[in-house]
Amino acid sequence: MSRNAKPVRRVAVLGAGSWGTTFAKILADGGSEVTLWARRPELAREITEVKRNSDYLPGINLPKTLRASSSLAEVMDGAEQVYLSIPSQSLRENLLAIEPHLRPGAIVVSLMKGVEKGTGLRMSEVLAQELPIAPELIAVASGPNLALEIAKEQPTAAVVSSVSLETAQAVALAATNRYFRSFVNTDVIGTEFGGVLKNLIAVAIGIVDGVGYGENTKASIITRGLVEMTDFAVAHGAQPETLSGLAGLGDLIATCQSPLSRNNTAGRLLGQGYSFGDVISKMQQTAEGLASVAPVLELARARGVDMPIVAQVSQVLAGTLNPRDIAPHLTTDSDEPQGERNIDDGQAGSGGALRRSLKRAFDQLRHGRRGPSGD
Ligand SMILES: NC(=O)C1=CN([C@@H]2O[C@H](COP(=O)(O)OP(=O)(O)OC[C@H]3O[C@@H](n4cnc5c(N)ncnc54)[C@H](O)[C@@H]3O)[C@@H](O)[C@H]2O)C=CC1
Ligand SMILES: O=C(CO)COP(=O)(O)O
Repeated sequence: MSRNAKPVRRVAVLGAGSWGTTFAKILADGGSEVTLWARRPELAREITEVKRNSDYLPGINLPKTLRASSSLAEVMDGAEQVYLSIPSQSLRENLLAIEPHLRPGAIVVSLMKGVEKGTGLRMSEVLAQELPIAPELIAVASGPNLALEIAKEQPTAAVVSSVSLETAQAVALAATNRYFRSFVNTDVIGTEFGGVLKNLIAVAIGIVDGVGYGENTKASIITRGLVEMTDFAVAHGAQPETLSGLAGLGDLIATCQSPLSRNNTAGRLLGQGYSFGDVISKMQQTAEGLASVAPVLELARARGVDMPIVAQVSQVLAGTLNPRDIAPHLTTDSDEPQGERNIDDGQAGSGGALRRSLKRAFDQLRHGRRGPSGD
């Protein structure tokens, strides 16, 4: 379908923080009729009447067509697509209130980048458990998507994933406009875990920034971090190429580089010597990585995946590792030289998976086999 032929959809976005509000703008600027759910009536009024969300997106003018309400019933009335952008740890309790208002056949899209503490479930898995809908109606969106940059309409891409390609395409069509392009894939596991795991590496990068280390240390951690991300995700059933796409490497670069990242900011405070408790009280927005460290390490242990950088982040959070000691060379008890695994050798394991995936990506680029709609 051509972009000019886009049907106007009625969509709901739940969560009027920085990402929910920005995604509501993306959808409204893409031609959808959007209503945003804000918990606080005064924020809903500000968005509807003044077209501003001064707490989360200062200085940004929101689309004239965007409306907000603190009533879930009002926001979800007739919504064909429902986007969720609240802290991951609060999803399950919120779904109880959301479910009665869900229109039959509606697509539900997670914009969140966390795993649930206690269960280790991805957000799409929590949706599948709590909502009476088919897996084909669940999608996730992820990518290098720092909210404030997108709210300023800086050109950006993301990937929408669903086990149903048709669902992913319907969401990607709605979530594409002149400054935002959504690609599609069907690797929900890889797309979701990419977003979760890059947060943990961004905390590590923040820590070394806070300590005062430079670019070599950060590049080493980013590169080894991508190996850990790929190892973990592939062990859980992801396609390795997803981790070298927008939802993996793309988001890793954006989040590790930017002071706008809350995960990066939380790490920097830890590196400067603040305790975990101090960091929590200083953070005014959601830093998902802090809550995801423990469940990710539990999942890694269960699958026998080695995640030395994430383990070091966990130790810094617990106060048992001096931030100055976080480094890729501490990832082994032995001084014996090891194979880098990801590019240089052919050892088994998902380091090999990353190597194969990069080779495949290069081959595809060389032979021009990448279509415009695949990530
Ligand atoms: N901000 C960003 O650049 C991006 C954020 N994300 C993801 O989007 C999700 C939401 O993050 P942000 O909007 O950035 O967070 P935020 O901290 O800016 O906003 C969170 C929103 O959730 C609401 N909220 C807080 N506790 C709640 C609860 N118990 N029940 C219902 N609502 C609650 C808050 O009132 C606020 O509206 C996270 O999973 C994050 O990883 C994904 C891509 C980009
Ligand atoms: O997910 C994000 C960018 O893609 C936002 O990162 P932070 O949650 O660290 O701000």
